[in-house]
Amino acid sequence: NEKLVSLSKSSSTDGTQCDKTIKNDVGSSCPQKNLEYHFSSEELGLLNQHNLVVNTQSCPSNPSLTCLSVDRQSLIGAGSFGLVVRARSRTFDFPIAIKFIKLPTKLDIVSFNTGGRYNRIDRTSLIENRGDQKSLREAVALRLITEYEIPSIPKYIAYIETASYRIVAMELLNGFEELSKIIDKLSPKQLTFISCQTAAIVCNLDQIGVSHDDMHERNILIDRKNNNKVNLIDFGGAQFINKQKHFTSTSNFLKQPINLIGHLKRIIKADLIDYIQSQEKKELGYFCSMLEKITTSKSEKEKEAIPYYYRLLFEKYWKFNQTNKKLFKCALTK
Ligand SMILES: Nc1ncnc2c1ncn2[C@@H]1O[C@H](COP(=O)(O)OP(=O)(O)OP(=O)(O)O)[C@@H](O)[C@H]1O
Repeated sequence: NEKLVSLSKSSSTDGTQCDKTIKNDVGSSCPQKNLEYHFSSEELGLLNQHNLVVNTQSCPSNPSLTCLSVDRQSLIGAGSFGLVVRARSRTFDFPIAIKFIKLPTKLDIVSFNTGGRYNRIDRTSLIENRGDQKSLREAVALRLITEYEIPSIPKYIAYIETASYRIVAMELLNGFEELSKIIDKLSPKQLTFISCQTAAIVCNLDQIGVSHDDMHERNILIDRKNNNKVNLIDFGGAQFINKQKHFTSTSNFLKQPINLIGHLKRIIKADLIDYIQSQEKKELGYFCSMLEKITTSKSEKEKEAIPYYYRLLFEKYWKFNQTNKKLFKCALTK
């Protein structure tokens, strides 16, 4: 059911683009065609070389060709840039998710006037080109995160470029639900724990200079059967921070997951979250540095150097500790 919702959501976006396409366009942006992910023998060979196995079927528009299966079993989600399907690996013993991003067809997109200038640029192709950058960004971020063994993010498996696709293979998060779909069913205590875990992941990423930059409830996945464990997905907008340089991004996570923060403001009394948000606006990364300070403080005296609101947050609501690998972790309070 969930899958169908995602699917219809993506088709409706595509439908809008389809209506807007101009006559000469090959029609690659129409819904049915867009859901058809055809594989050449070269592409099948590349997947095979990476020991990746996906379900295939004959293409609806031409049964002699091989297409990606997008049936209920295979399809996990459809984002604005492509499809995410279930897969398996012959080298990893855990299930795999593969994100396929379709590239624009090179010809028939841009036409020229007599002066040789661009006369018309297809809007869809521009959108899809951004998808191209997104997948490389995601692959780089996931690979870095996996190498540094940062938990609660899908493990990187492979990145493949073909003539028609950008393909990112990663660990499949089985049994997780998007926070956006369950947020209204959660108790204040559960929401506090979920936001605490989200903060820990953000600060773990901060330590290796990665900023997610697109944090919203659809990218925060929750395992309800496993103590509401949080995982973060979709690193297509990731930024790589050079801490020496002035960094002007919207990475302030306290600003980003709007609903989650909104809920938190109702749970956590007074203007605590407002204060922390305004501090973060003045000095990006201040929250994570205070988190570092509280978890490494050895004495009461050291803790006194931490501003009152942060101490209150860390002592009353978000209780952190550090693992032996110096990663932040939320304590599950009774
Ligand atoms: N590793 C994963 N394990 C399980 N489900 C996943 C995984 N990656 C993505 N998904 C599912 O697929 C959906 C689309 O993935 P994602 O958000 O990464 O794609 P996108 O094309 O970048 O989407 P967006 O429109 O949000 O930019 C997600 O909402 C999620 O439900």
